[in-house]
Amino acid sequence: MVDYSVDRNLAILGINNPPVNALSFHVREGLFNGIKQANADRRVEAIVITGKGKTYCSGADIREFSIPSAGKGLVTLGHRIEDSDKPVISAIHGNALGGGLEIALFSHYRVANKNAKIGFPEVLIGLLPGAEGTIRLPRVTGLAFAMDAIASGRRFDAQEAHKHGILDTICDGDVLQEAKAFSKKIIGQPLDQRRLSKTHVKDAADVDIKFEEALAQIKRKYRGLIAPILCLKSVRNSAKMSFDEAAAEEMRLFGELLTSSQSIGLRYSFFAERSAPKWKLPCGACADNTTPVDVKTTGVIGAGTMGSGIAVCLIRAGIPVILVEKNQKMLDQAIKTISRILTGSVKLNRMTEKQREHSLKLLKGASTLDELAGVDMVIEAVYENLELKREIFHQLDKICKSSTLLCSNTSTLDIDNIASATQRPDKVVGTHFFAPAYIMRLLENVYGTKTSPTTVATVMELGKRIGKICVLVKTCYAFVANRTNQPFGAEASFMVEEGALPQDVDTVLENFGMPMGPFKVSDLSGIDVGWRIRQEVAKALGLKLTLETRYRMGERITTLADRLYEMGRYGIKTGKGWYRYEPTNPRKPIPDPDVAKMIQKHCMDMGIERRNIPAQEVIERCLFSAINESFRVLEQRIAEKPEDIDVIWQYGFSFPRYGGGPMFYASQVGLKKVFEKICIFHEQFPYSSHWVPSDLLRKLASHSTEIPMDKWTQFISSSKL
Ligand SMILES: CC(C)(COP(=O)(O)OP(=O)(O)OC[C@H]1O[C@@H](n2cnc3c(N)ncnc32)[C@H](O)[C@@H]1OP(=O)(O)O)[C@@H](O)C(=O)NCCC(=O)NCCSC(=O)C[C@@H](O)CCCCCCCCCCCCC(=O)O
Ligand SMILES: NC(=O)c1ccc[n+]([C@@H]2O[C@H](COP(=O)([O-])OP(=O)(O)OC[C@H]3O[C@@H](n4cnc5c(N)ncnc54)[C@H](O)[C@@H]3O)[C@@H](O)[C@H]2O)c1
Repeated sequence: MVDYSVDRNLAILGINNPPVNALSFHVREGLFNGIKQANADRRVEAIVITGKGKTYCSGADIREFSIPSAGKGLVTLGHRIEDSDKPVISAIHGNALGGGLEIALFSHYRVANKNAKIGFPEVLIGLLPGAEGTIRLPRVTGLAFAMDAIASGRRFDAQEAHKHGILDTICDGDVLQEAKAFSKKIIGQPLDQRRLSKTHVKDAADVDIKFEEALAQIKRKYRGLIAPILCLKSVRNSAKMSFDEAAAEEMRLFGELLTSSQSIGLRYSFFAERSAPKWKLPCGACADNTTPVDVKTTGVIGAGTMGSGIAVCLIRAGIPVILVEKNQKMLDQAIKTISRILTGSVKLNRMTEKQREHSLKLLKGASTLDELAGVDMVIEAVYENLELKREIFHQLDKICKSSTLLCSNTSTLDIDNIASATQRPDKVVGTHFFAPAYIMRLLENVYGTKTSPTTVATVMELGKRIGKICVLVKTCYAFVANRTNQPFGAEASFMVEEGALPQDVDTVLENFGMPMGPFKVSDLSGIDVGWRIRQEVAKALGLKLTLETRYRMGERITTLADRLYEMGRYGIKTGKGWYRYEPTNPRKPIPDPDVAKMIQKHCMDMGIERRNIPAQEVIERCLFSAINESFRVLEQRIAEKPEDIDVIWQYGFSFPRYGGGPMFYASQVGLKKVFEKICIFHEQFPYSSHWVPSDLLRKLASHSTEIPMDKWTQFISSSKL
């Protein structure tokens, strides 16, 4: 875990704990013993701590945080480093993050390669740098930088670290050689001023002003999060208390955060996000044993909302796109839109003007599918119409070279059905982007019965290349995202019918942590869009739609949204929807008494008695209905693991990261309680099939002890449902 070697007068302690040199128990032990050994070794005049592999050290081992007080040894190790009689130099060539940066700050000197990345990302997992990071950094950089760096968790480069005094020197080449050269200058120098615990915060006098400024900013930026606030408080302590008092208080705050539900949720999310790309198919093929094919050129069909957004994602990543659109006006419009989006990226410093120009050169408009003969992958994004998509896939199968992968951006339709229109069902797959595709990070890849592992590997790899978080799911109506979200939205609307107002439901869910309630989302995406989908479904089923009904095919429905449509209230685009919008501030939703009147009249006409709906009921009905559907998705193996569903909710619907996602939320509430409540709602609302309790949930809840989340999937395979 730590390689000890001596090179002339230097002891080299090389942290060797792949993949990221986390400070697990044996690393801490190795460093502690290494410092001791080097101090006892008469040949050694200075000690260099370095990292093997790509990383210097990525910080504490996050998995160890579930072991009580496991991190404590890091502070003891740090003190051993600082107290060393021989100078300790941290030689940083890659990431020095969290506890890794703390090790560097316990060291007397720090040298780095110019490509090193440095930071305190603890706040991103709901913690603070608890091994004296909040007390030491301000002593080096001053308060303003320390407050910003620690409370934001941002990574910064070696140049910035050098500018703020964190690094003593930076180099172009081999950092170990630099450390060796550097050691010659400092061997024999007194160490006391290099021990940060013996120094002071230089701008301590300004602490209250800086704290208040930073706090106001943090509260605006990270609404509802505790860790950024405690990070700031701990940095403030560094200037107001003695070193030892501030360090003791830091440890107390760290302990408070460690057991907070926010940190537990954020740590879960950290690993869930990393588990999502590790896909597996029922045949045994998986990410580790399948090689993707190289995608050099692509085609996108349909230059509407989604097609243009997908094209942006591809060209921005340097992948050429032929954008096929049957309507020349739409195509011209799309090319203008794409250019405008890229200009926006330049303004936000996300790309340079040169990169924008290069990206635009990769885009070519076309009007016929014939142009796609030679591309490696096609992503179809035409209207959500099965017959149209089947026809397009049938034609593509004839036009494209035999190796071309054919992908559909359908949000609901069966991939097997689309694939059956071709002679290459193994190369047909769903690539479900979310709107706006150039912003939303989720890519829900959907495999059909005949989709080959290579095809899956290729779309997962492409997603990663274009910066998406990819989750693989099996085909079914609406897949995982829209299928599990549907009951959430339906319950929100039912509660408005039963007594709440749209703004009441939105406020409760926003207080829960959703950035926007479902009615604001609906106004944003367009009430006409949902209306059109309902019309399509009705047409396909041969149904005649009416506003004066509460049931359709034995299912409870509400026609409130259709009434808004009839009133010409399509949402933000018409200045009126569930809310109203002033021309002076066209994106700010204002509750509208006209909507309240419409709802009341609707209820009167339909004989619905309105009542007060408590906040707890709003949360339970929206979330538990989504959770029940999620368990069904899991038991049908549509999703491979609960983490996949949670990642979908985080990146597709902005579920608060600290809340984990619906599955994690269920695990925290307790499956027994969730199941019991679902049974009660099922009795109360017998005409909503989303309340029929999932068999998997029933089984898990019937166990005398709570089954941990990582065992749920084992339970499915070992049980006969
Ligand atoms: C490092 C990265 C930037 C690398 O990114 P990359 O994309 O290359 O790779 P991946 O992200 O895919 O990661 C690869 C692999 O590694 C796993 N992993 C990464 N980092 C860690 C980690 N820190 N620990 C464990 N595992 C890690 C990752 O999960 C992948 O594996 P998998 O199997 O899932 O595929 C990037 O990974 C990254 O950003 N990592 C996180 C870096 C980070 O957050 N660092 C900070 C960690 S927290 C910390 O350091 C805390 C310290 O400040 C202080 C701790 C001690 C405090 C002591 C206080 C006393 C205790 C008081 C208790 C009081 C209560 C009481 O009284 O008892
Ligand atoms: N809009 C969303 O929020 C969203 C989100 C995820 C997925 N989707 C899915 O993406 C697909 C596209 O949705 P959209 O919102 O971008 O639709 P859209 O109406 O904005 O665009 C569809 C485009 O396809 C073009 N088109 C139709 N037939 C064509 C053909 N034969 N050849 C070439 N072009 C043709 C149309 O002219 C139109 O420009 C749908 O399957 C939809 O379900 C939409």
